[in-house]
Amino acid sequence: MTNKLRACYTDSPDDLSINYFPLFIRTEKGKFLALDLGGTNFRVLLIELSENHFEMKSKIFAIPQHIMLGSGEQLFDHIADCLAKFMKEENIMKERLALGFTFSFPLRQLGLTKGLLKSWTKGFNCSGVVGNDVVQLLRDAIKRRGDISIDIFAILNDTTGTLMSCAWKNQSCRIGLIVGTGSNACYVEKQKNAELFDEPDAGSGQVLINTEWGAFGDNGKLDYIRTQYDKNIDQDSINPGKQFFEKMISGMYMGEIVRQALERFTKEGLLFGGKGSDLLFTKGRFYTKYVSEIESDYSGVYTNCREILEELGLKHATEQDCVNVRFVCECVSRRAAHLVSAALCTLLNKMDEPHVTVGIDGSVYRFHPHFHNLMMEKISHLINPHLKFDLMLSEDGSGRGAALVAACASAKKR
Ligand SMILES: Nc1ncnc2c1ncn2[C@@H]1O[C@H](COP(=O)(O)OP(=O)(O)OP(=O)(O)O)[C@@H](O)[C@H]1O
Repeated sequence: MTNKLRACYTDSPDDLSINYFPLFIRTEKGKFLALDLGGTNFRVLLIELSENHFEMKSKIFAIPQHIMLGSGEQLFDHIADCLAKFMKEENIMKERLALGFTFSFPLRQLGLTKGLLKSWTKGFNCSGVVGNDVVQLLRDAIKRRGDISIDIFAILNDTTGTLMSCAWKNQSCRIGLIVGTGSNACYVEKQKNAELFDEPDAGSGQVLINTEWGAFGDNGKLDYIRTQYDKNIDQDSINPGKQFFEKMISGMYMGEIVRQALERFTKEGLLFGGKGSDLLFTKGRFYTKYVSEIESDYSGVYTNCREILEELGLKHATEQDCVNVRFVCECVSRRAAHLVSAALCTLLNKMDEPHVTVGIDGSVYRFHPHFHNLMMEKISHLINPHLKFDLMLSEDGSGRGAALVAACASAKKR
């Protein structure tokens, strides 16, 4: 595959420090490593590329809460430790491999292997990282160990990883979207439209823009649709005043929005005969996966719903309570799907390409039973009638995209 893209990172139209890197995606061969640090999962991947074919092994490691809120050094030591464990298990400790790093937090990208963290989001708040180059912090941690040698060839955001991963299979993929712990999207833009991008054209006439749309609304533009629940979520978060759009959509917050509504309706006597439970009134205790499970019940059947309510100490829930709980879940997930669709349509209409595939990753899109259909329906209403689109689940996640970019970058260096 020979598809040339230049990637351009900007987080606001008035940020003049736009940076880019050239990518040459083609069939490379050999073993490549990737790290994928999202908001919930941390994965280490080994990908073996051969002609038009790849094999992938991966392992998920936990990031304990005390590390998510500890020092940067602890976080990067933990990442290097997981990498070393994985390499030992795969018997590749002695090999010097190229690595791509998917790091899904807002970065000020200064090149393919240099990115300064702008701010933590999604529950992370490690000290001493904001303003620093996360690639260097990872290199330092690997050096401190001294038992593995890795060449970090690329750092990218999960939207870019998803786009690359999907584009490898489907050449019409032009948007990478995440609806997981957080939400964000990147898209391929004509270089002539990226007015702040003044580098010479590398041949494709295209740039990749990371929208960082999770922060949409931080300037007050979404205030007219933010509810009291959204405001409470924001106040209780580790980053108040930031990531308003993301907080209305993504998996880190959706369950808690539902829980707050249920708590309010219970206290107003409208649910459960006015009798709640300690768990229902505990912040964060209504998981986003419950929303998927409750909406997975067939219409008129409340098996999952009852099980979850019992788990929450609400055995006394009536049939009508189940109907109402499901309705609240539907309102919150439908709002999320519609907001994502509206943002996607803005991109699709702006791109004005006859047919665009959107590569999507993230557990909310992957597991919610109706999210895909809700999006298809809403986008079909909002998209300019002459344009066509499809939504493609990224089967292998954004990590594979990072490994592909590392493969291309290392080949280019050779
Ligand atoms: N079955 C489910 N249905 C809906 N949401 C879910 C489900 N299971 C987990 N989630 C939510 O998905 C989020 C995790 O998303 P994901 O697995 O995509 O992680 P991630 O890659 O770390 O996140 P991100 O891509 O935003 O960096 C969590 O907030 C969790 O609440």
